[in-house]
Amino acid sequence: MNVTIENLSKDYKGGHRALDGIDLTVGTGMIGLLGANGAGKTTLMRILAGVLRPTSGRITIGGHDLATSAGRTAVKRMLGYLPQELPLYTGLTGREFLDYIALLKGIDDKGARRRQIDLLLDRVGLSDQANRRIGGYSGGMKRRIGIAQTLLGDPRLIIVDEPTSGLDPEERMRFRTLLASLGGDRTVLLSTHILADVAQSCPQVAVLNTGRLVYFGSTTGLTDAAEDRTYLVHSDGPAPEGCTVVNATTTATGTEYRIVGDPPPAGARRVEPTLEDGYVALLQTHRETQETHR
Ligand SMILES: Nc1ncnc2c1ncn2[C@@H]1O[C@H](COP(=O)(O)OP(=O)(O)OP(=O)(O)O)[C@@H](O)[C@H]1O
Repeated sequence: MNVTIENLSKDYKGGHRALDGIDLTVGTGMIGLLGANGAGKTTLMRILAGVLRPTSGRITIGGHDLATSAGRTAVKRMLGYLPQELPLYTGLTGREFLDYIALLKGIDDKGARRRQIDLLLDRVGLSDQANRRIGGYSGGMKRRIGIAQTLLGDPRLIIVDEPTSGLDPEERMRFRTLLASLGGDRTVLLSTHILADVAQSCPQVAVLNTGRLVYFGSTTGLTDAAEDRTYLVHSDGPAPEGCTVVNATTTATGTEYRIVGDPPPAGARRVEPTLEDGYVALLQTHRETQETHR
């Protein structure tokens, strides 16, 4: 499923520009969407899901133009969207909730609904909880029933907005594995702040910075942006100047800083970069470029 975005911009009321001239084409597979708070990820996802209109630009999904009502209807049929805050009917059981959403999605045949719901409950590991009210589910179970409703109707394009925030590590891993198993011939767009989720399940990644697309390509390519620029340095005082601190660990004799920068400070030891290092290095470069253009 090809998603093509051309020169897309979004201005909210009051004139705030949340997206600024995005050009992006993605194909099948899992694509991570990264960016700081307020970078425009949710805005982009809501526009792709058809719940928000862009100010300008053109989007086609599987050849259907989102600017036309026929295009929006066609896209709705092939789309599964899990927003950041999915309204759940806590008084319904998991099964009743899925049945209700399946009806809304136009799956009219009762037997077909039941078969799909059984399969999905099994896939998200909630078969034995299906007849419990959602109000009694844990946070992780609520996310899983959320992804199950997203998958009703076997969508070709799946958009999930920060699905793992607030989940414990085991539940996060389970959710990530579930999402990764959806890839294949579908397009899965995953917005998250958790870089490890992207590193482990998304071969491609897009990065937004203040409404602009600053990277789209392989996830390993973004990691490599910090190659030969990532160091560990020990100090009993503040971090060395002129570099970006990715994290700091307290030791018995001071602090060990993980830094990205050039040239390395005295005594620094070069290490292999992670996606987090590449991401930090990329944003640092863009912020510096923005500063010099001010
Ligand atoms: N309804 C709105 N009205 C006005 N401004 C908005 C609205 N929704 C979002 N914005 C602004 O648009 C920008 C992009 O917001 P958006 O929620 O898309 O970012 P995000 O990358 O998803 O952030 P986060 O990671 O915090 O969820 C922000 O500056 C935000 O304050």
